[in-house]
Amino acid sequence: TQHQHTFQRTGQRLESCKWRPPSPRLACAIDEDEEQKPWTEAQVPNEETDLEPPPSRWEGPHGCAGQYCVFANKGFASGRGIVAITTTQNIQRLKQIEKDEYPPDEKPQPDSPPPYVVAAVQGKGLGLLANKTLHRGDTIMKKTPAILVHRAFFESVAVAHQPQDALLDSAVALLPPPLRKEFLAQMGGSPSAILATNSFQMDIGGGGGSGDGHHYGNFPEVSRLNHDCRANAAFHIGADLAHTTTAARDVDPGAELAISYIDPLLPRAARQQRIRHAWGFACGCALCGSSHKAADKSDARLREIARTEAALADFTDASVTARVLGRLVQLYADERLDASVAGAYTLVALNYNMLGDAGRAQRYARLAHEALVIEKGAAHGDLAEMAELARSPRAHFTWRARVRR
Ligand SMILES: C[S@@+](CC[C@H](N)C(=O)[O-])C[C@H]1O[C@@H](n2cnc3c(N)ncnc32)[C@H](O)[C@@H]1O
Repeated sequence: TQHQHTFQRTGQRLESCKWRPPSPRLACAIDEDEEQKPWTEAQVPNEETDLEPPPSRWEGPHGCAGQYCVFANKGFASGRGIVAITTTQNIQRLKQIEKDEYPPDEKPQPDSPPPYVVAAVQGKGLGLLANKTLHRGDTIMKKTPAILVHRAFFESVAVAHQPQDALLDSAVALLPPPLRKEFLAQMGGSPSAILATNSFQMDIGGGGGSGDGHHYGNFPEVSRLNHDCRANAAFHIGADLAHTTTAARDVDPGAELAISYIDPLLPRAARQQRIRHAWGFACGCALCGSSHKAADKSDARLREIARTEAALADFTDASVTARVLGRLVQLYADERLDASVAGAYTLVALNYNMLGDAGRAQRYARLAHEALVIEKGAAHGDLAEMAELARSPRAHFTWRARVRR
């Protein structure tokens, strides 16, 4: 892939491998030596045998800190591999997820060429640029995690730094070499800093609401996506652990692809404060860089969105009219919130139905359905409701609910 190039070119190699890890197995120099060797006759890849991935099998524990241990599965996701620092109970959950979500007779889809390239982006380091026209709903990438780290383990790093860092190093060392390189090429430096900058919170296998399923998931390819308060891509993590990024609006070739790291409905000052607090950078997106006047206008729209949505969620609020619903849709369009519109479309669809406008209820139920798939994935619980509303608005429990009052 594109961003392996940071490791493959001699001139760039040292730059991308600033971190000198304590574990000799992880040392950059070892991988670099391996890579510099030209193919000998015996090493020429054999398409027949090299395509066969190792079997998916969890191994470990390879070392523990308290109840959190390192486990590795070199064969996970057709040989991509995965490592986890977690409890044995969560390894059982991961095995169950694999059974439920990865049927052994299902052939993995061959990776299609990515619709992006990795390139330097002014003021943001590297980023992803579309290499072709993308349309709303197009998949940009779908990736399984390289590393899962139990949240309680990671959050206690500050308390006892060294054992945790050593365990993280040993976990990274157990990744298959290609994925390990992808992992170490991420922004950050050490594995713990890489995780802090580039992780997504995810819940594996439910955890019964106890928080025991809470993990940080790291997806090295996804980590190249920069933040934009008006993102053109949305993402979700499915029950199969995979992170999917989808185009939320049409994108021209050469345009940067970006997701929102934070709630884009927050006003500018709060968004910038969150970004600074959690990632330590000053947001350089177009909206944050816009004039005071433009930012004030945007904040006023966001306040109006919040007020309107509160009214729409209150079925006794008499201020809700068709005009108000039309205005809400316009506010989302003006704000370019294409990646965060599913909730609004759902509310608008339900409210048109409550006002007895079956046609518009159906139209927005379909739009809500489409947006839910983009933002939350094809298994989301609200999809059935929106499909039902689109099919037969008059049979839906919301039909004319505001008019009947
Ligand atoms: C998950 S990484 C994104 C990829 C990163 N640019 C790289 O070179 O690998 C997050 C980091 O990218 C940079 N970044 C992302 N979005 C940005 C933005 N809107 N403005 C400025 N810097 C940004 C920040 O340095 C941030 O800590």
